[in-house]
Amino acid sequence: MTSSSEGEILQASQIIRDRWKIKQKVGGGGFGEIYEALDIQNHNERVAIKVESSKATKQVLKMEVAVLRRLQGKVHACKFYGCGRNDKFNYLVMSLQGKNLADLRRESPKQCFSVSTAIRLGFQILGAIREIHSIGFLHRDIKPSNFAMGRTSSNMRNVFMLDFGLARQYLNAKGEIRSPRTAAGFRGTVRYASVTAHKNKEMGRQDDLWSLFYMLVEFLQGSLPWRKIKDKDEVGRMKDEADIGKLLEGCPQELNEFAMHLQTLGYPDLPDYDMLERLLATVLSRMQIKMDDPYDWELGYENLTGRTKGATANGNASTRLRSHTTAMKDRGPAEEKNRALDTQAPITMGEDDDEQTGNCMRFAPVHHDDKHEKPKYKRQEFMRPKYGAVSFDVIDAVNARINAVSSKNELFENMQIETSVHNKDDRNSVEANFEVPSNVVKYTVVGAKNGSLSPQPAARMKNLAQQQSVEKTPKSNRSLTGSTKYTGKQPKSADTNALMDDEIASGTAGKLAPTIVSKWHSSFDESADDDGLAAAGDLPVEKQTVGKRSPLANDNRRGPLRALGTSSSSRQQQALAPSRFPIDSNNSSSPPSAEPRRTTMTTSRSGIPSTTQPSSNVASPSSGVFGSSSRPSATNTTTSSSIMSHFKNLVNTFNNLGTAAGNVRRRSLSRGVSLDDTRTNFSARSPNGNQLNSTGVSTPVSSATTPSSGGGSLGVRKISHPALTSSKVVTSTVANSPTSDEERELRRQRRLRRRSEVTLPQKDSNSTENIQNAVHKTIVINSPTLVDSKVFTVADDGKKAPVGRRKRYQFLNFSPRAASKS
Ligand SMILES: Nc1ncnc2c1ncn2[C@@H]1O[C@H](COP(=O)(O)OP(=O)(O)OP(=O)(O)O)[C@@H](O)[C@H]1O
Repeated sequence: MTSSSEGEILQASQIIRDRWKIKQKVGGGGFGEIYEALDIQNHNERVAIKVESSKATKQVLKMEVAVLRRLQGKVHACKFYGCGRNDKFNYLVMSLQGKNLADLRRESPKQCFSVSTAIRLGFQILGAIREIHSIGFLHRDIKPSNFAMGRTSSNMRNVFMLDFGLARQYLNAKGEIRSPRTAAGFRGTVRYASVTAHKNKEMGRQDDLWSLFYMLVEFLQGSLPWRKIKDKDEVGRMKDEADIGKLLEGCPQELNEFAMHLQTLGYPDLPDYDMLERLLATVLSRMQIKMDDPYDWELGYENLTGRTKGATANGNASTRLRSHTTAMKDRGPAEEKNRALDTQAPITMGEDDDEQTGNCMRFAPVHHDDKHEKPKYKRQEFMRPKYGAVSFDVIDAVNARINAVSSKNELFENMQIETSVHNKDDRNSVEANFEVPSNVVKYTVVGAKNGSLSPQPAARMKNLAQQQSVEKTPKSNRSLTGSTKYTGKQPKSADTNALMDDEIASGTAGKLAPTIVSKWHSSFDESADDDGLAAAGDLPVEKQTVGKRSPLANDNRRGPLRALGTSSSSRQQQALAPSRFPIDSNNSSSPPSAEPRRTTMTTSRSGIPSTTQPSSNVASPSSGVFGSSSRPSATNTTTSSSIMSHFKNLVNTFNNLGTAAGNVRRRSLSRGVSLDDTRTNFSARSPNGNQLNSTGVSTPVSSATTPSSGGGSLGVRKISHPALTSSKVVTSTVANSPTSDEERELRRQRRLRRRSEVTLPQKDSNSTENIQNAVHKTIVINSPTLVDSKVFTVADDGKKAPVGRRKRYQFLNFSPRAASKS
């Protein structure tokens, strides 16, 4: 254990998100630092916090979050408590475990475990590997220091798998094995990496098991023959040419079969986990080892000090001793000498991974002097997190959901959403308009340069906030990332981090997009599904059970509106703010020549009844905009965030409602929602309220028709009852609480100035004749280089014409390749 010191990301006593108080550093690897902390909101429960600097060019904690969340409920997974990020670091909070197996082995007088301990550990590790494989991921860095024993009396004999930074999905969204790449680059830790990894080939499930095999040999023998070899290729050669029989001298013979089975497996092959388990179980039964026998460390390793007297793996002490000699002929006397190599960081070479999953580059020290020094880790160009692609078809998906649900559910009987997407004549903008008829309250938010705000909206929002009922909902994993931008001049240089982020995220670095007003990422912890892991979200994985303190169920959840800073303490909002708007706090300049942007926001007086609320991501009045914010302030409105959260909320709502109705299949946002959705009935409608046919000819709006898949962009469903009895899908206006933290407040203000101006809420005067109190939402997204298809072009004379085919608007779709090019 090391204590915090300068240069470390966190310091003792530091409190994260008003909740986790740092105690001390307990680990650090190639990527992050691991701290023990106290959950001061939960009886000072001890937790582990893994942090990674936000300055790391490749950030992999997001992958860890994604995998850990999917592993929730599994026997060998830490509990996930939360995560987030700010301008300094990303963090993952999980249950605190005990010592890792590398440390436990080194504490052993002979740096090895008894057969009893080694095989039982192997049994558990095999189970852990099986678990991660079952959710469609490979670990790719199986090694002793990535497994820890539990810490509490109830789990101290359980092995926990750690560190998913190098994980990779091996299944696609259909649950099929992904095609192997011809060259994959090295992943893992040299000592335990499989020969496949050494050969830079695509790793499969068997490769994790090979690493387990090497671990077992090390556990039993005390070391591996290549433990001192620095050269990765040399180690690979040694492994390739290793005589397994010789390697396993003195070890249980069943391990030969274990290796033989692995040798039969190729990339796509399913390992016979049962058989491997049986082999290990056979060792235990043959040696009359019980699962609840004490582990070596529980005996103070006393069983090992006199191990020559005891039974050996195959019942022959002399063989056992010989095997040590054979396998460890270059083993030095000082056990600590192994330390550095044992925990060496995973390395990678020939990095060309274009996948988002765990393509971290970790470099092992090249020059070890085999002393006690810690390995030096060289951080390379770590990949930035991949933001999910956002489809503009989401807009239509919302309508689809409404239609689908409304046919089954009276809740939406009276609701209408009107959608339009078109490019402005400058082709720099895309507008999305929503109209929601109801008794909802409409807000009009108009972006402006100066960011001045009328006090009226704030007051109005406050009133509304007081009207909202408090509702708690389970959280959805869905997330949507989006950005809105000012039209106008392009920013110069690295004007803001936000800009940089968006450029990278959208894979358009080098081709400067218009100034970005803001970028909102739904939240670090919520975005796993969008983190290039969309396929995983649809994997036929085992049902995941989330612990009682899962963010799905507790206050840690970060729905978009929370991310907008409205649902919890202002501190929490602050912690998130830099994440959502990763703009250098020193940079307060507004985007140059930013032109006004119009956004009409909406909110609702009434919330969807709690029984029908599927997601905390839904913009509920309580958890959302007005909920806990006792002093909502329009000055804190982050328009673009609201817009995007609105999208997300809409879709989440309908996804979930649809699911609840047993009628609507959930679909991944990140994959976009197709206009082909047969559940959807759309009518195309011109801005004047007339319906558009497929050729764009305007006719009076009448009833639902088929969706427009080409240039059409207006979706209107005729409603019979204008009054919307319940709607929370339109509550996405943001009202952050003022905070006592002046600096953060100032930062927010600066951000705000760069974004939008909120004008006073006003009644919608543009309601259609069928719709009273309709709410008109307009979203302007400038993305000429990002939007590769247009729904409408608008000619100089103002006439709109449908053009092209509708495609995904990947305005935040991150391409690692593009990023690396950048
Ligand atoms: N939840 C936890 N509870 C207790 N200790 C932990 C926890 N997570 C990690 N650690 C400790 O921190 C060490 C490093 O953790 P981890 O492997 O996740 O970091 P890393 O930066 O990825 O390291 P490496 O690059 O060496 O794999 C672990 O070996 C373990 O000792």
